Amino acid sequence: MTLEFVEYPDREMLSLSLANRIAGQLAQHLRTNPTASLCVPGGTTPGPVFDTLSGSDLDWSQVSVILNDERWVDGEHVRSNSRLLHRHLLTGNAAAASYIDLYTGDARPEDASERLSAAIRPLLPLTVLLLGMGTDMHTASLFPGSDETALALMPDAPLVMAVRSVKDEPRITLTAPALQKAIHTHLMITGADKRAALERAQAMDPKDAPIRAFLGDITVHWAE
Ligand SMILES: O=C1O[C@H](COP(=O)(O)O)[C@@H](O)[C@H](O)[C@H]1O
Repeated sequence: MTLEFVEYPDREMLSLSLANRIAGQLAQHLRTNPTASLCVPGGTTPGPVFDTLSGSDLDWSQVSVILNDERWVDGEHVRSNSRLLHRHLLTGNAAAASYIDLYTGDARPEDASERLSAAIRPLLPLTVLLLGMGTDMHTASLFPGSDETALALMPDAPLVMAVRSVKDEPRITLTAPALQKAIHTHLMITGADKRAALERAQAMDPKDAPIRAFLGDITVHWAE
């Protein structure tokens, strides 16, 4: 188990380098496999990585893209992670990728989780997993201290679970069994607060610091 920490001089360098690394790993995988899968975070941080990645010259028609997690809102809603993806990743060359939308339009995320688990199973192990993290050490929609997170981190958890223990809208998230066995795992964080949070997380229980569950073989990309 190796945690590689890469520090960049600025966020632009981080975004360019990480996008190139992800594109290289997908392309290398496609040399010996017919398909590849890419699982990415939403939130405020990864947009610039997506902008570069979307222009990468690889056979996107063989790549399935999926989010780590989604807020249970329509795809045009300002809080939708899909909205970010459609604007920054699933455009240019990457528009040819297959996109598995975690927001199904069902009234409740619970109504969709079994169907989504079945749709995700053929994509495993994920070829490339990019994670984000909040300053509270949550990743995907696995939030510290909740019973839902404890369940989602169990080895026999369903691949996808509804999340209710958040103050805004309900969510849906991939769980540990879906996220933990990726071939390549990256974490992108920016700012001193998140770096300090990641350092704290390394000595904590994953239930209280969910990112800790994914700090096995991982490359952490950080810039101020
Ligand atoms: O709510 C979410 O937060 C995390 C971190 O987001 P950021 O805005 O601090 O970059 C993100 O990884 C996750 O996908 C998202 O739904």
